[in-house]
Amino acid sequence: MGDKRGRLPPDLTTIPCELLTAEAFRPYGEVIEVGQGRLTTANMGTARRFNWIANLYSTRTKDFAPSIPSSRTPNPNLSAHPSALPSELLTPPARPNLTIFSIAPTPTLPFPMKVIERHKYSTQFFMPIHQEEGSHPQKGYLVIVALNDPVTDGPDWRTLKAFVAAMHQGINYSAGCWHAPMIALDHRTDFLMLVWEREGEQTSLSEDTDVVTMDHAISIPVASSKGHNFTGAKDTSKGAKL
Ligand SMILES: NC(=O)N[C@@H](O)C(=O)O
Repeated sequence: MGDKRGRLPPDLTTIPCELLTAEAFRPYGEVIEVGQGRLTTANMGTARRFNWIANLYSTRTKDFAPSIPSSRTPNPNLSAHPSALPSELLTPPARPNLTIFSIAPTPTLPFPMKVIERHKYSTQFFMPIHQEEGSHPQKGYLVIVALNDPVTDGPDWRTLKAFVAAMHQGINYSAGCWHAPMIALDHRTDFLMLVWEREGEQTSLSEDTDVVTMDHAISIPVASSKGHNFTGAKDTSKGAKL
């Protein structure tokens, strides 16, 4: 689809922002944090191991299979099965690209959201690994997501949601889930990022990125980090105890 303009409902000028929880994020993907997945022990009993937390997959691979066995298959609206893809998308197949994103803090709060993107054929995983000194650990980055509207094959603006993620939380966008480009809050923040991409003569890293530029900005109200709850939303998260 490439780049296109997104016509928003005229009255959609702001949305509430809430603290990220796995439950609230589930329609869009997974939250990676202690307490998610299936608990086992490891390291001779010295470690608690949380398994199968994120469904990692690309439909541009010959041996496509979601990483979480049986428990969750990708939403058919969000990712076409390889058998439905033109062969040129599978030759060469995409491969896992593990990268580091070092993101400068957004200069503007409330955040003026103007762009939303998706990776139709691959999940995209982000995990914060470092933030400059003095940051509030509960205020790491801003996550803004929307489901795909199968009728328009564009963002379903009725499902647009914004979250503040803490530094102990990672996220995994389902394939095709619309999301704002990653937004660091207050301080430069480094992330691990994993996505399936191709690199070569006939391909490019950004070939599986569709971008929608909105016809007006949506204001995302993230307050300063003076207090614990920066969003004015009730903190309903029951973070797992370490
Ligand atoms: N998701 C995000 O923040 N950006 C990436 O998709 C990218 O490669 O730009």
